[in-house]
Amino acid sequence: MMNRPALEAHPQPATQPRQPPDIESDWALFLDLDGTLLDLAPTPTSVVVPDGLVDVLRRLHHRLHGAVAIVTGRPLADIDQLLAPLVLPVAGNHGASARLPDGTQQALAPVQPLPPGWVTQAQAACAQWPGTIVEPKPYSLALHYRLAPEHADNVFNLLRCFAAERADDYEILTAHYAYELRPRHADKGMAIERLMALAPFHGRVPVFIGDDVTDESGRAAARRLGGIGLDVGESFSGSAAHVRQWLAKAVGDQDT
Ligand SMILES: O=P(O)(O)OC[C@H]1O[C@H](O[C@H]2O[C@H](CO)[C@@H](O)[C@H](O)[C@H]2O)[C@H](O)[C@@H](O)[C@@H]1O
Repeated sequence: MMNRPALEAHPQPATQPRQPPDIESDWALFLDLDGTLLDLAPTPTSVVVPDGLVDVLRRLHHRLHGAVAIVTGRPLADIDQLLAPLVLPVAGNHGASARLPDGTQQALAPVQPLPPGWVTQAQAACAQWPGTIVEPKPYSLALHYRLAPEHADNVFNLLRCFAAERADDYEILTAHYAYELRPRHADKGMAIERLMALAPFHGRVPVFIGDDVTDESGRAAARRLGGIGLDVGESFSGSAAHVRQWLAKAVGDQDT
């Protein structure tokens, strides 16, 4: 049996404010989705967007003169579907691709379609491991075991086999009850740096909020650029509802 990383591993954040400061009008706000804006759900497709969240994000986007972006492991299409009718700048696929503030889409890292056969092989394997879920994405492949923790080693070892075939192109990411093959050289920190070079983000104070080990590069980039990297566990008691309340307060809506 190959070794896999510990479940639900969390890094220890570097020194930063532990209590979330009030949102300032000169901030550029970068928001993770799952576990930060949305409560974690049993499956990727069963997440619920709470009433009022889209309107709060729309008002924040207006208040910060457009400097609000979603920075997520999900594809751009998921974000547009979940936040419709709002269309925000997005860095998706763990920073591999983005929709920029002017609406254009571009790759931020070298990306290519998944190698033929990986998805069907994963589906065939996961069919033998009840409760596991295959989530194919444009440039990456996530295998979820939240409903079947006993199969964590199985899904990890399958991805290890795929990664070994293309070690120069893919790496394994540990997420919440999931492992994911992600294109190398893509991460949220790099995506935030790219967005911060563009209006309306440029010249603002970058603030990133995320809940997961996959968000550490985003927190580090925000700090490196003179801003703030907040961890949901540290600063919001691990509660996406608290993040939503904090955002709502900034636009004068206490009911979200
Ligand atoms: O970067 P994020 O916006 O936080 O996205 C990270 C991954 O989120 C999703 O998976 C996670 O959330 C699911 C729904 O709550 C949950 O069922 C699963 O266990 C979590 O791992 C999404 O499915 C992935 O594609 C994202 O990479």
